[in-house]
Amino acid sequence: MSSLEFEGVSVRYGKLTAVDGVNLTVPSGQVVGLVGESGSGKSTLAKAAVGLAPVSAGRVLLDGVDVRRLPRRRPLQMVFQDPYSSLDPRMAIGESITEAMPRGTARGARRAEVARLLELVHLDPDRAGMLPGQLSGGQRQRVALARALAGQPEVLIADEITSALDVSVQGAVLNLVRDVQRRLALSMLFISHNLAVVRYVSDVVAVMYLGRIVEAGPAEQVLTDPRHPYTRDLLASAPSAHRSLLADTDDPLADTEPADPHHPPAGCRYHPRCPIGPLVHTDRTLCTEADPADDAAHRPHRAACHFAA
Ligand SMILES: Nc1ncnc2c1ncn2[C@@H]1O[C@H](COP(=O)(O)OP(=O)(O)OP(=O)(O)O)[C@@H](O)[C@H]1O
Repeated sequence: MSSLEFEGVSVRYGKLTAVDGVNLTVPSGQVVGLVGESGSGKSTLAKAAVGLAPVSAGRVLLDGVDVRRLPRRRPLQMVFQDPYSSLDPRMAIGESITEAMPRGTARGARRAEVARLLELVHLDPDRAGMLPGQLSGGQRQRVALARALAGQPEVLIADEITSALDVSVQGAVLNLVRDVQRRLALSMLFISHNLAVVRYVSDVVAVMYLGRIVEAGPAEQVLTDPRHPYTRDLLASAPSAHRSLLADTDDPLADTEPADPHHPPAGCRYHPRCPIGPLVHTDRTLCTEADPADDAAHRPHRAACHFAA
């Protein structure tokens, strides 16, 4: 078991700051769910951990060790939305899994290890010779998970792993990932825009907006008693059985201009869309001019808002 820590991590793509000074810890053996609208920087933060996005400031630490010092970053494994991004379509799935095993895995042990991993993700080991294209989407995602597990990870990063799948198999893949995480006591960063899915798997929930973590804390607290107005709007915008499909005026995020990451507003980044500033004080200069810091005193449930509930 290992903890993963983002310490003031920023990622810049030219003039765009996709991730801006993020502090976030994935405690050992726990699941941290990362939510936020499209473009908020969730995938980029995850990629920064595995070396697929350039870290321009800060550090990512695995048990206190800078991940840049780890050979191949094997203890950190990522599963993506589209399994094809980690599976070579021309390579038998057994070979793909073998390729991800730590160097030095004895030749004779590899076949048995492939069978063990396929069984772990509930696939018949007899399928090891098949190509990804011969499998269903859900089965391919299981293979991608087996390949990630072949690296014997301590931390698993799951980026929208069920969103491209048929609704009928999403639940099974989700249950499998949760089961494997518990059984192997993995630490997991779980990214999803689906709040119901995040609630189901997470111990901790972190909310991202325009490259920043605006709120983080124990999952139940964040999802039932949010402190940041953005989290409240995100929860109110989530599809729910209670909201009529016709009453889309109840969706606070749909009624405001989406944020433009190329031109983040001054002060609090959420102020142009925020409903609470005008309510709690007539003079909004605090929100329009001052960038709110995390209220560290409120840990473990922190929020970056001048008027956090
Ligand atoms: N390789 C890249 N080069 C340039 N800009 C990028 C790159 N990757 C991401 N971005 C930009 O960084 C910002 C954050 O993107 P990111 O994919 O991390 O967001 P996200 O929250 O994961 O959204 P989604 O759910 O849509 O994937 C976006 O404005 C995106 O256009």
